[in-house]
Amino acid sequence: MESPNKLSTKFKDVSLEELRVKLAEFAKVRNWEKFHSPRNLLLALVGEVGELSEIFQWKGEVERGLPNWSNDDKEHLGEEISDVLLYLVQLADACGLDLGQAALSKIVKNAQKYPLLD
Ligand SMILES: Nc1ccn([C@H]2C[C@H](O)[C@@H](COP(=O)(O)OP(=O)(O)OP(=O)(O)O)O2)c(=O)n1
Repeated sequence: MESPNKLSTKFKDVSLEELRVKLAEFAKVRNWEKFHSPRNLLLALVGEVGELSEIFQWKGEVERGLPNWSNDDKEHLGEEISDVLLYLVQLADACGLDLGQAALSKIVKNAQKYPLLD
């Protein structure tokens, strides 16, 4: 099926559960679980959203697909966007929430709220 945004971007098929397990192990072996309270993870997440925002700050509007960005800039973007995802996964885990299920349920709810008009 054609991507709705006409770009050919594809995601590697990594599950949220795989990320959750890897991150839980990463924190466990470093004895960092005591720092990973929901509040601390939320603050860390917001900090990373700030770092992600900085990449776009002052650039003006940018084209979808970022055709004019250097590989270095795209690599930096990949790192910061990943930091946001990784803290989000850890936050959901620390809250005892199934993030994948919650996101799928929310997409269904969104479709009901915003039905197709023809
Ligand atoms: N207590 C911690 C510290 C880090 N990380 C992980 C999640 C993020 O993916 C990444 C964040 O690491 P840094 O705080 O070093 O942030 P940056 O990678 O953005 O580095 P910098 O802020 O120097 O650009 O490491 C984590 O899970 N728990």
